[in-house]
Amino acid sequence: MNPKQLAAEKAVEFIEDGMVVGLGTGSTAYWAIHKIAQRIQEGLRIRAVASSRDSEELANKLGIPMVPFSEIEVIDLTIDGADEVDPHLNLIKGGGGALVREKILASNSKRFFVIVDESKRVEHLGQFPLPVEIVPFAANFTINKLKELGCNTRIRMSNDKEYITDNGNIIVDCNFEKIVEPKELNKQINLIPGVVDNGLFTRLVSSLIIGYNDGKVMVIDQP
Ligand SMILES: O=C(CO)[C@H](O)[C@H](O)COP(=O)(O)O
Repeated sequence: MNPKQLAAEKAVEFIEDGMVVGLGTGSTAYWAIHKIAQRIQEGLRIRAVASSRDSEELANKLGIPMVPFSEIEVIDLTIDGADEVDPHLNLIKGGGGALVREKILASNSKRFFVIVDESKRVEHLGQFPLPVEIVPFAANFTINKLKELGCNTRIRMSNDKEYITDNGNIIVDCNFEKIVEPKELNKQINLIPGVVDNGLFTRLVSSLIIGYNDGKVMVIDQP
């Protein structure tokens, strides 16, 4: 089994009958969604919400019962991947472009489980360019303000066009190389007019589940 699948399937073991489950986005979350569907076929009774149109589509295809956000107060457990994880369980997310919805789900979940393979663990965040979702209006002004924070910026493209998020916005990938104070940087970025949110997730993770190439899985709980 590949390490992403290992981590994903371990996380799904924590789902219990009656839960509202948040579905993440990406190639690791993909395995979690498949395993959840399998458990539903075996009798598990849950309802789910998704962090992207792609995950919602996959969940619908696999027969996972989806619930409108207006019908729930809180999410019991969200399972999602990450692009980088530091030793304090701070994350960079958004490689798949779903960071805004992912952060909304994570922030409104009783528990937030992050599933990764070992390649995602880093000493300091920032080698992976930080995705920042911004509104398209006067994007050059917003990008200039981002540059003032000390990063190189690149507008994310898809098939020679600007990548458009599920929320109708664009993504600027900001290369900081090394992020020393993720909590502070998260605040500074989100104070820039035009920024919707960024991919720094601080103090949100309940447990990190790591899949290894040798078949081992490790669960690290937030102390
Ligand atoms: O944040 C994300 C999507 O916006 C993903 O969780 C992140 O990019 C990790 O992806 P993968 O599981 O494919 O490695």
